[in-house]
Amino acid sequence: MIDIKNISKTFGDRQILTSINGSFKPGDTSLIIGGSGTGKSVLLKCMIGLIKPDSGEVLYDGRNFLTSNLEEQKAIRREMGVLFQGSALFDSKSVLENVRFPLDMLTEQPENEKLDRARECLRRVGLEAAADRMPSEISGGMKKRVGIARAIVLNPKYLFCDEPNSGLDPLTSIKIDQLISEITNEFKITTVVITHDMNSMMEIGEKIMFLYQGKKLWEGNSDTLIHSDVNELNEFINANKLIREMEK
Ligand SMILES: Nc1ncnc2c1ncn2[C@@H]1O[C@H](COP(=O)(O)OP(=O)(O)OP(=O)(O)O)[C@@H](O)[C@H]1O
Repeated sequence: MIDIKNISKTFGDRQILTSINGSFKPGDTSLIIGGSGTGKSVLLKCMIGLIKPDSGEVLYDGRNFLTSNLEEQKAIRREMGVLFQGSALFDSKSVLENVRFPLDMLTEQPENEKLDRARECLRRVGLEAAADRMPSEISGGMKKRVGIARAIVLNPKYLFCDEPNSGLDPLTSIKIDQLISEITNEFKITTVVITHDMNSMMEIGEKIMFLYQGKKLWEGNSDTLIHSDVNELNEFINANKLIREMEK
């Protein structure tokens, strides 16, 4: 369970986030949606400790991440998996080496255990056969799968995905969403996904938070999304529907 309380952030004199509250449950894939520049990535970075908010709290199963000492913060970080935009794979490492990288960095496990675990995660994302290929030799969708395998290799309690569908065709996007949702459910991970993708909102939106100009204007799920009385949300959805129609 992750709770965020009154998260605010300014850059210079620009207020980017204003008093954001919310909670994210294990086994749920929670989405943060909103237009470009509205503060989604900044909020995610505040949650994982890449940006320090000006005020507010981030609680990981009750543990206050921002006021924890370095050791405690490290322990919480060790329980996070992150899928960055663009997958962020190491080009000079094979698929298998990319997946086992966090094990090399953060554990003292014996070689054979690391290899077994990395292979197990690759199998879970359906890519065992691609273990020895280089990132330049695989498709965008496969790269995302490798990124997901790497994000779960340390058995995270919390998984963060920043635009997991960016650059993918609609069919591959749906498959990646389904994979994230299945893994979240299977391992009871608390997953937070930033997305613009209308399909994702409708398919895996168990819980959706809508940000507008740095404020949380609405919270709900895919069933209530299209019946809200929040004008800004309706405009956002209509604009997305239009884009989807144009892409067909
Ligand atoms: N390190 C930073 N220094 C100054 N301004 C920043 C910094 N990071 C983000 N911003 C600003 O904060 C605002 C929100 O950015 P953010 O990346 O969170 O938007 P977003 O909702 O994720 O947008 P997108 O969907 O386009 O990725 C933007 O105006 C951005 O320029």
